Amino acid sequence: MSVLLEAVNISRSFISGDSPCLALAPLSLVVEKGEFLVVTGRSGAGKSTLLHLLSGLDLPSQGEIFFKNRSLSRMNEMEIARLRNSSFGFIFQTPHLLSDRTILENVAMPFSYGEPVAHGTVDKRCRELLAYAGLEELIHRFPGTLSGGEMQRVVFARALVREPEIIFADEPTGSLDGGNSRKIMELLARQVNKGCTVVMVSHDPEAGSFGTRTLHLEKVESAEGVHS
Ligand SMILES: Nc1ncnc2c1ncn2[C@@H]1O[C@H](COP(=O)(O)OP(=O)(O)OP(=O)(O)O)[C@@H](O)[C@H]1O
Repeated sequence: MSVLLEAVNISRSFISGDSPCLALAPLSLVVEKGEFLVVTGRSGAGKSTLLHLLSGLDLPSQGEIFFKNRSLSRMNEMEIARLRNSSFGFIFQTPHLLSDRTILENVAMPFSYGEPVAHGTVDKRCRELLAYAGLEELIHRFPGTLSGGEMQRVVFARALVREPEIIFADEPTGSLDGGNSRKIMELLARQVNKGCTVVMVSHDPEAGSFGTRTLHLEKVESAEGVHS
């Protein structure tokens, strides 16, 4: 295995009112290629904060994050946007689909940015992924007509459409029932078997059982908060 992502002594503070709030206490972490890392911990422990830092959506107050040995904090905005679009896939608890676009168009959205790709290639890739997610019958429908489980499978397809090296998922099954939750987890696990890396925040022990490693965060009670 090779190191894909490395966080060196990162922490994140926010100013809340007059006082600083430590959302994530200092932490170092290595994610190997092909791992399925599950991040657990109580509400407020800093799980989403960590995911945002690792995926370049936010910058640490201290420390540094490297993706394939390149420091995220030394990249300019354009470089980081390009990296997020080409190498990272995102799945959040709330689907965030465009309501006036069809399912097929939503899945193709990541191709609107970055290097142009031929329309035929985009169309083929999106249809293949939607079929893979069991949604081939729904491609011309609009998001408002789909169930929560179907919408989350559309998000899964959109996250994979540019063949990311790593998928960041924040409570991807949080709003789903047992059956739909299992479908999403099986799709993610299949990607890991194909060599993709996943970092997932989850409260759900069943979802967590799909991981290959767990990182448990402890809620920060003081500036010296501890992670185990
Ligand atoms: N933008 C912000 N400004 C101030 N405080 C913040 C901000 N973002 C997060 N925090 C605080 O940092 C702490 C960690 O938040 P975070 O969302 O990472 O927790 P979490 O473990 O993901 O929680 P949950 O399981 O409830 O989603 C919380 O106390 C939160 O209130």
